[in-house]
Amino acid sequence: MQSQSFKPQRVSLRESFATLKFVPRFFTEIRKVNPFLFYSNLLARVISALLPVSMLWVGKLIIDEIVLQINAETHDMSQLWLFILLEFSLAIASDLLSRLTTHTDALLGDQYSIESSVKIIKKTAELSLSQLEDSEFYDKLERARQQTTGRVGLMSNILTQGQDIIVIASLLTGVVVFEPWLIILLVLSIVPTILNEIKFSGTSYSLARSWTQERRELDYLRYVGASDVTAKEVKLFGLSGYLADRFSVLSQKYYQESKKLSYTRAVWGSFFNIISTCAYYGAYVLIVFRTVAGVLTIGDLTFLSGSFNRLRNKLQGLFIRFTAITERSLYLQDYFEFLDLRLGKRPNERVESDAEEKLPLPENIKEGFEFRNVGFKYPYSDNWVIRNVSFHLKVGEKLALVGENGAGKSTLIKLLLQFYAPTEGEILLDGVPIYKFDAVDYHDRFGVIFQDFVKFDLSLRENIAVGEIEELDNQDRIKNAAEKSLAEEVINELPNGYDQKLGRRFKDGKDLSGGQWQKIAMARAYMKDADVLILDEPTSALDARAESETFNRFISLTHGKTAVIISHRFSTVRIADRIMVLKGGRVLEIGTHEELMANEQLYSELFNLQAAGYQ
Ligand SMILES: Nc1ncnc2c1ncn2[C@@H]1O[C@H](COP(=O)(O)OP(=O)(O)OP(=O)(O)O)[C@@H](O)[C@H]1O
Repeated sequence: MQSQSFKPQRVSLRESFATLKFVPRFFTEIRKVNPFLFYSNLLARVISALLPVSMLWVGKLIIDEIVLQINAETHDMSQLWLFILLEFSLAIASDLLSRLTTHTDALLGDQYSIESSVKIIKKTAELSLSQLEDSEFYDKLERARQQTTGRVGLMSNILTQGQDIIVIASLLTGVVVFEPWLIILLVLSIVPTILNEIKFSGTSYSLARSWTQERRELDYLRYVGASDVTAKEVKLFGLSGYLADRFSVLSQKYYQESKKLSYTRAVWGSFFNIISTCAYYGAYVLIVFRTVAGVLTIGDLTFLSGSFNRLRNKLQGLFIRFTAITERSLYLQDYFEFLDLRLGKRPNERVESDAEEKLPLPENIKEGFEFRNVGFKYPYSDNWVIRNVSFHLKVGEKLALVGENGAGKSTLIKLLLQFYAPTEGEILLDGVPIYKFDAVDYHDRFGVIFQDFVKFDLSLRENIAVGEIEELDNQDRIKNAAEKSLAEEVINELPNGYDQKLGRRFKDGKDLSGGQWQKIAMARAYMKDADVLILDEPTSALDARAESETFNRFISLTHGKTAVIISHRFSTVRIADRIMVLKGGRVLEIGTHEELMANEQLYSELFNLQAAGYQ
């Protein structure tokens, strides 16, 4: 379990300011989302900002007028009614504007979260597999993804900050006109808040940030401990106690850190607030004395004490919000840094220049693929998973890959698909290194079924159409693919046919057996008119008869197409044109079934072993 200390590191004030550098870009994005809403929001806020001082001023006029009327011999109420009507109108305007701001904030926030979530999904697709497998990158993605609400909050925080600065400027003007010395007390009353904020600025964010790894583990434990996918094994192995303990030990550590921080913050906060309140009442007493002495009117007294109180609150709010803004801007930094990630070079990874001009793919592949002395180490690993691999995959050839678990078969496929670049050697397509082709165009030529293909909790139709999603509405094509892969049999048994929701995540979803899922996955390969088909153990869950039927069909239906098939079943493998046997990442043998049998090495040994098992 975790042994490191979880002490948060402090984020300095300079660092806090530095995070604000992303704010202009943030607002440019928000404005672009909906310029009309954005400018309406700004206008509403500017007008709202001028209302507090106006209302206090009209309040002062009302009181002075009342005092005047009390002392007058004949009462003329017309002026008073006018002031009251004005105050009433200002109050209504203030309410309407504040509702308009909240409303436009919410709309802008929603639109912006949609936009930023879409950006994150698109960006994730652009990144290399090695980046996604790297925990540091993954954390960035996690933070960028999780903080959508934080970014929306940040938007209103910054806008409110701007609004409050206008309110403060207008109130200050009023106070300075009457009693400039009040400013000294005002400063005294807010200094404690500033000190408090400086003391704690950034700490809570850095606690959350330094805990990213642990929070990920907590999320994972919560998922493993309470999910339908894991329920069987958790029950059977009696894991729930272990998982719950592990969860609570880790979360208790976080809770303790957080509690300590929150306690210290509360104690210091109360202390500073007492000082601040003393300064406020000092000012109040002074205003009262000046009024009793006849220097100020009663209206002035209400205006000044009201202004002073608001100023203090607004100024305190300004500093507290500043901390919140800088904290949340750090999240913004995570988001923009994620969006700005480039296809990066990781240790051991030879990333061929992505800036280089890409070549168009040949219309028809002529010679096929060639692995030339290819070697590969996974990023952050010193082990050669593939070494000295050289072979030619000819056009129209069906090549089977055979080898024990961990021999490097799937890795070879990942290299062929440009998911990783070889650490040494090169892979050529018709004599051109494959990295010279644009990855998207290149992938377009492949139809691939991975060993761990995704079982989408979507409709059956979509589950097949993902092989060529542009053809989602092409029922003939989907049906044709399902017939070829024998998935049609599965579909006929489902109550809703092609519209059947699969998986158990959603209402009315139906789960399929492993073999049924594999038939659906195979249909994806038939959806696309790909040049090269790759099947990584696509039939491991099928029964022997279904497997043999699937493969015979595959061979005849894809006549003339290049294919690589990984399988542990030799009855399947022998149908291939050639078989390549991998051992410890190296090519041990390559040839036809007959050649390899005559070779009397690993292939013939394993073949005979399996054949004996079936007897
Ligand atoms: N993403 C990864 N990062 C680091 N090492 C990896 C990664 N994926 C696979 N490996 C390692 O590479 C080696 C080859 O794995 P690979 O998946 O290519 O084997 P395989 O022949 O397809 O095995 P199987 O028959 O079990 O599917 C294994 O030792 C594995 O631990």
